Amino acid sequence: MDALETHRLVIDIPGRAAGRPLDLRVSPGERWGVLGPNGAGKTTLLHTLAGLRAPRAGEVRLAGLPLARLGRRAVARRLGMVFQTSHDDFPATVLETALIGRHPFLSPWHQEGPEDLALAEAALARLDLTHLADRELSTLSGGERQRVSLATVLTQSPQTWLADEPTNHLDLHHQVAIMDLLAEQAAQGSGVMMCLHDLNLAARWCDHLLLLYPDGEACWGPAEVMLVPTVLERLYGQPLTTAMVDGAPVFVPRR
Ligand SMILES: Nc1ncnc2c1ncn2[C@@H]1O[C@H](COP(=O)(O)OP(=O)(O)OP(=O)(O)O)[C@@H](O)[C@H]1O
Repeated sequence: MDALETHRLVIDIPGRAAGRPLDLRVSPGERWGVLGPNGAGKTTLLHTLAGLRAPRAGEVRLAGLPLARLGRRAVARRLGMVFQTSHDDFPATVLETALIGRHPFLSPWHQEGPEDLALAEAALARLDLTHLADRELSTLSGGERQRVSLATVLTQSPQTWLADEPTNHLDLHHQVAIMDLLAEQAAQGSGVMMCLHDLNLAARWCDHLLLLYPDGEACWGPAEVMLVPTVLERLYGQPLTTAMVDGAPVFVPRR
């Protein structure tokens, strides 16, 4: 099983001090939440972890090897990324888009086969998208597009999931369904790291948290240690009221 590790990693945000280098290990089965205010560097971190952006310092390792040593194709077979904004400028249907998740596993010039199709169809069913399989992406609502992005990574079925605000655009029912899906992937042995703006989703579904501050400072650890109201208030510069509901803390912004 793959672990995603960073060694003295500094993400490259122009004009920002290095802050605290990140020494993280996202192990199989773990659900990490990345929290921080707008501009703190959450997306930059995820792109750096996926090898899409060079770090300023340090290194990212997957299954014990630096990303550069593994190569793009091997990384794509092991690591899936749910982007914050969908990159769907070319015309494609929902099913065709989900099938992109199989591309890292196909040899050059080979088309998808029945097994690939079955995986994509199962992912669409899991994301409540079967009825939209033949629809053009450009005709979908924001929440439907978000679910297509998740279905594409589910079709890819990576051992490491990076998800940038996976509940963006989703109604309450689908927010819970997506968090359950990510928890299920973790239970099956994937390592999951997701950026979230909703503290309450993080408190309920994440077992580890990384808090990123706009000056590059960071702290991380088990969720129960990190979910301290005064720490979260400092992170967001926002007073909070805290209550316990069903055994998990609930944070409400105070006016
Ligand atoms: N290519 C770039 N050149 C200059 N600044 C950049 C570049 N890319 C990102 N930044 C800046 O880096 C900072 C971190 O951006 P990032 O998107 O990682 O933040 P975030 O924590 O994901 O924010 P949000 O919660 O708003 O999605 C921002 O201030 C952003 O403007």
